[in-house]
Amino acid sequence: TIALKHGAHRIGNRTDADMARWRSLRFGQFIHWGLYAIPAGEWNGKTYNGAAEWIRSWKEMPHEAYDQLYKQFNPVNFNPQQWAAQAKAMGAKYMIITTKHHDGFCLWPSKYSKYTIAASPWKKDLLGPMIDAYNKAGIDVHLYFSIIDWNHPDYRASLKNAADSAAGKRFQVFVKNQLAELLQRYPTVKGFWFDGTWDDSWKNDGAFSDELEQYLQSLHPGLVMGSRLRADEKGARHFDSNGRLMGDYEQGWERKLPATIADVHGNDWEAVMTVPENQWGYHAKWMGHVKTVNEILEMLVKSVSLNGNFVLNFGPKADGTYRTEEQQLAAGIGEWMKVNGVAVYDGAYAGFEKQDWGYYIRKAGTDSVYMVVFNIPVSGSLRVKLPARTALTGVTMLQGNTALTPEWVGRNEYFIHLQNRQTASPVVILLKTEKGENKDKGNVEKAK
Ligand SMILES: COc1ccc([C@H]2[C@H](O)[C@H](O)[C@H](C)N2C)cc1
Repeated sequence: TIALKHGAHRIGNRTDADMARWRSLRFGQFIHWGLYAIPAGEWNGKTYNGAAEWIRSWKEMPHEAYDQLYKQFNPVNFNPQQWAAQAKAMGAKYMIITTKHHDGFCLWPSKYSKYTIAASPWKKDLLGPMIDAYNKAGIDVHLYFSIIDWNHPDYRASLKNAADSAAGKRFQVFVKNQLAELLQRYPTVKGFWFDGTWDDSWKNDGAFSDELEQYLQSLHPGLVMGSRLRADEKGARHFDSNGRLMGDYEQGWERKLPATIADVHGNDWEAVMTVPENQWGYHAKWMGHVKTVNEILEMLVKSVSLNGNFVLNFGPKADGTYRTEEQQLAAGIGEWMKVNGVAVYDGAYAGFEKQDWGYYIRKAGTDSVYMVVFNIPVSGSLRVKLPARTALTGVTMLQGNTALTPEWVGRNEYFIHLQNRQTASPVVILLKTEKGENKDKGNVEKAK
């Protein structure tokens, strides 16, 4: 291995209570809200095909025009209690809010910037009421913070000369001040979700990102921060130059999921997902495929089955309301989570051989394993192959709390025969197992 001063400081996952809590929550809500919701992907009658929150970088959007939008930001229909109620009904256990996206506009009245909500017609802090409402609903809040800041005069993508380096230093002080300010104003937050850390100016100062992470931990012990914050002294990101994960969880799964457990290398990880193909901020015209409830449920269940968290993104409108598609999605997901969320929360990789019908999720630290069935075979028979020396002692269909009698095929293999092959949503079956050889305990029919 290469001697690194600013690489990973820990091998393996964090085992403290704050990280165990983050891991147990499994399902989060991302919220991208800011000035970009005003143009909503359109300008002068033209439609921007990129991600709505990137519209300032669109050639058809004059920077001066975008930079005046804050004078119109007035979310008169903002209702944080309603937002939190919607997230609670959906079954989300944590929420990540954009405090400041790449455009540099702050949703809180930061004393380190003039480009904040205080300068808008709304004037008032948006983060405080949101954090309070979500915490009251029993939902943890994490703060998204973009290092890239298109508005700040001292932001440099790269440091080409002494003047750039001086500006870069001033900018680092600004970042440190804003982050400390956020922790001081909102002491109940559980973590930071950093973004915009790919420019050379950041990548080439691994020492600063390392010191910053340690500084934030010292201000707020237990803070959970993913792998996007840091670079090591050789410019490696997410994984240091020895291939070791930096930060508390792998944060690279953006609009994509690992395929197998091998892809996660034993690390904690989190996937963040958009409802349309690629829109985080509010876009008036969603183009391309819009994911359905069952598609989202499959991504959530697959993530948990591979030891990860899954975060679904919402993009509120400029007035503070949600579009119909997102309201309906939240309600539909919540419908299923009400009955089946027990299979998601505290869920972990089961260690069973993957089958085509869907995913296994182990209730962490127990002998209870849930089957979440998405693909019922035409036979209606679900093959279950247990690990060696694991006996099956009980099978219960969650819906209706119905006991099922599996067919024992011999050794550690069973079939679970479903009577009803028609279902509009994923079917959840609870398997009770115990150590020991499988033998005919009379709880199964003999193979015909
Ligand atoms: C260059 O490709 C990018 C850069 C940044 C992103 C940002 C999105 O604006 C959103 O905030 C997402 C979480 N983040 C990775 C997405 C793709």
